[in-house]
Amino acid sequence: MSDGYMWFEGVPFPTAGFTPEVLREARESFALKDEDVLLLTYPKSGTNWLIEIVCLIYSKGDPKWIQSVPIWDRSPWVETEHGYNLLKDKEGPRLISSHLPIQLIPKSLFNSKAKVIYLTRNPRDVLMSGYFFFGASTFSKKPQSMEEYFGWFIKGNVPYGSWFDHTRGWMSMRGKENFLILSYEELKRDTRSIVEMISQFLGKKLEPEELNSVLKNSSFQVMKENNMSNFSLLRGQFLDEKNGILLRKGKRKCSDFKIYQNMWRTYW
Ligand SMILES: Nc1ncnc2c1ncn2[C@@H]1O[C@H](COP(=O)(O)O)[C@@H](OP(=O)(O)O)[C@H]1O
Ligand SMILES: CCc1ccc(OS(=O)(=O)O)cc1
Repeated sequence: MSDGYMWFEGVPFPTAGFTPEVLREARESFALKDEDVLLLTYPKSGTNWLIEIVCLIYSKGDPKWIQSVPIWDRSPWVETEHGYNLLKDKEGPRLISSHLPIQLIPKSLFNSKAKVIYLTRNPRDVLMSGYFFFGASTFSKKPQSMEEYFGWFIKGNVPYGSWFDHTRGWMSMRGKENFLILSYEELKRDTRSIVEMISQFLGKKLEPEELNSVLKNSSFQVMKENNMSNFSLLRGQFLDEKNGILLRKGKRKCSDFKIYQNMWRTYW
């Protein structure tokens, strides 16, 4: 009997939008080019913030692109049916997103000079963000409570598997010339410096006014209002009309601490 996931090589994926055939073909046959940029994260680590920043760096701060094309088409997901089909015939340098753990990523990555940014986030906030997001989605298993979701998270029975394995796997690439490893927390603390670091890593020098525009247009408030980036286009079909929110709050809420307290009480 199905447990609400499509399992591929020991990793759980949602049952819609993912197939073993695409996952296998992506790993075995997808050819990364040296000029591609790969944005890697475990789900709920600030993926879409990073994508927005990189898109704005590529457009030199001009918001036209981010205001007119859905975020999943600007930097498609190599592991989804939709993303894979968009990417495989695309010419020129590509922005590519992925939540895949290292063992499932296209093998061609390891022989290419494609630039890779891996964004990490502390597991406590990833857990909380995932609890609300997947709880409001139609494509993933819905937890009945935070305690239940915590149990799944610790075992890796959540979309894309274990945070611990994912992070350990990708952190092993630390120090490679074409890898930039960042955290959500440092991006939040010193956004300007980290955005400058990203643009330097990508070889895209920004003039001061261009940098200001990247910062403004990727800010929490502006992204929250951008229908091409805030997942409002997914409401109804993939996300709850009311609770299906990508940009939940951008900082911890007092009520989150209550949930943590109850969770710790249950487990310890
Ligand atoms: N521009 C931005 N600035 C700060 N945080 C952002 C952001 N855009 C998205 N986020 C946060 O990134 C998390 C979603 O990550 P992902 O894109 O990987 O799904 C959400 O965290 P919270 O749920 O803790 O609010 C969301 O609020
Ligand atoms: C399970 C598939 C899926 C879909 C959307 C997600 O959100 S995000 O990319 O992390 O913002 C995560 C996983």
